[in-house]
Amino acid sequence: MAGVPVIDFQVYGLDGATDIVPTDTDLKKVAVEMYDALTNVGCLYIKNHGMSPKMVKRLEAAALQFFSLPIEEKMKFKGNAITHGYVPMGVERLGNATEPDVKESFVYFPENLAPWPEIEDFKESFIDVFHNFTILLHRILEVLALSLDLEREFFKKHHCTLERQGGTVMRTALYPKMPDDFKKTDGQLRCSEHTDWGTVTVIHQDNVGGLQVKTKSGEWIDVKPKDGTFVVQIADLMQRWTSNKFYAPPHRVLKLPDETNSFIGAKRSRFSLIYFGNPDSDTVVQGIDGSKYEPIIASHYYEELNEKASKQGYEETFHHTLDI
Ligand SMILES: O=C(O)CCC(=O)C(=O)O
Ligand SMILES: [Fe+2]
Repeated sequence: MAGVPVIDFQVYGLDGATDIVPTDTDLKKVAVEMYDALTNVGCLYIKNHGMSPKMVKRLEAAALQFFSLPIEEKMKFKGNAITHGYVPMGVERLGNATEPDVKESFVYFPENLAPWPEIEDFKESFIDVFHNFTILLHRILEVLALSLDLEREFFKKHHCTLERQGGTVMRTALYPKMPDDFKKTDGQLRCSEHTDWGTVTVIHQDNVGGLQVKTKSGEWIDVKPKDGTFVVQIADLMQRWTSNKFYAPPHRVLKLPDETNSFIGAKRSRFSLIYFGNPDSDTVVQGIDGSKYEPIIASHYYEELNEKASKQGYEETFHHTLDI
């Protein structure tokens, strides 16, 4: 059975803010370890990722304070997955799902002009954590390129504008402990099966669990919480860019670990933080082996997907899978 390996990024130093610049030779050792995971499960844990646990905790505390507000308060900040703001429970459907997910989220778009909840540290934490995820994404992209024997900057040089208005977003998600009288509909999941759109997704999950990825052979495996790690997943555009060398795994949260199939009985709510790395909008994504896919400009790719999503109503389902 394929497993999800732990990859150590200590070679960059232990602090996201340090200026350690590892040599290509140092990074190639990490790249070799990563290659197998990226081509087979498309998913790995990363330790010594450089983000301070304190910074993540600060965001988690502020986000949980927001999620615990009355629904009328939260709805004042309503957005959707393609705009900044709050996405209430029972709205978002992903992949081929026919029923909306039992989760709620707050989505952050850099430089957005929407109002922010007046919760201490809320806005500052989103900005800080997003910045540190961006540093980490740049490191991951360097290693990814070297693992394919490409020049180190191959992907990274197309991810320069992430902290300005662009496609890269970050989401805090809450999978709340549901009341005993909650009535789930058939086919409803905590987070429906889907692949992500961008290049690389980085996830912080708390210690509750529930995330699963689907291997190439169609087997669902648990991506259990591991202290001090983030989960890294390949997303659709990176699969396309690497001419299907890297695998963008379908993933989901079927239910929380202690829950019945009706989402009753969870010991705790689950919190996760998801950073969706996307290339700069003018990037021409051309498969590295030159074949298989037509070159596509990143902004067109996102426009197509967003249009599809909004045509069907953001709440509606849409599907996007690559042929592998
Ligand atoms: O909550 C998670 O762990 C993953 C959620 C996810 O896959 C997504 O929001 O795209
Ligand atoms: Fe996802």
